[in-house]
Amino acid sequence: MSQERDAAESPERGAAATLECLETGRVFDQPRAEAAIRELLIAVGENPDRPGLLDTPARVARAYREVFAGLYTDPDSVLNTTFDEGHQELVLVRDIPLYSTCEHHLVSFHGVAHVGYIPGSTGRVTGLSKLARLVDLYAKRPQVQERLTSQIADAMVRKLDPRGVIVVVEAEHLCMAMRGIRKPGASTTTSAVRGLLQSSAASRAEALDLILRK
Ligand SMILES: Nc1nc2c(ncn2[C@@H]2O[C@H](COP(=O)(O)OP(=O)(O)OP(=O)(O)O)[C@@H](O)[C@H]2O)c(=O)[nH]1
Ligand SMILES: [Zn+2]
Repeated sequence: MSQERDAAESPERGAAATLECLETGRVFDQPRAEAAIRELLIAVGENPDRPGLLDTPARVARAYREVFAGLYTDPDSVLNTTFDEGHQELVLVRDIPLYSTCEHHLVSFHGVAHVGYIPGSTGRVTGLSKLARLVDLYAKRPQVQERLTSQIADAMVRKLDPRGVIVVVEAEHLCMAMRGIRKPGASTTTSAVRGLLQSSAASRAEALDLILRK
């Protein structure tokens, strides 16, 4: 396990490590995050010095470090375990649980991802857990569902050189449920298809049939 992934998944050990955002080069700053949460509590009219809230800034900062752990890990390091299986048909992992954070409101959207690919001509496949790790990594960033979906698909294209990729994400956005338009239960489906699964209607229909079969 790489040090950066180790740190992101384990808040205790992460305290000693430097977590650097791959996009901005900025490091996770626990004191700054704590100060911001304390300031937010004051801004909403709360008293951050009352006993129930005393530990909240540090706790929330640690929680954000965990929720945004995907900012600090290179997605291309995830799909590095591959096997020569000579498998040339669809590989599909369905119903991968997903918790992400809407970048507009910083509240959760959650649901499932279905991730499938047709291996390249060598039939080289990746470990199944690595597909779930890839979903997790991109989910643990400030996101919009469309970008999350296509980022997963594009990382698979980059690393696996597959003949086709399909990613479908089904999620409920709490920003549409607990506030605003208040439509709990409304579900958003996004898809990203690449290669043969885009160009061949028959291949895509077969994959979608397997994905949507309950
Ligand atoms: N396309 C897309 N929109 C999203 C996603 N997550 C949240 N949104 C939307 O982002 C939009 C932000 O709209 P704004 O008008 O700037 O924000 P707002 O005033 O809080 O909007 P309401 O949620 O309608 O109250 C809202 O329509 C959200 O539903 C996402 O993953 N994809
Ligand atoms: Zn939102």
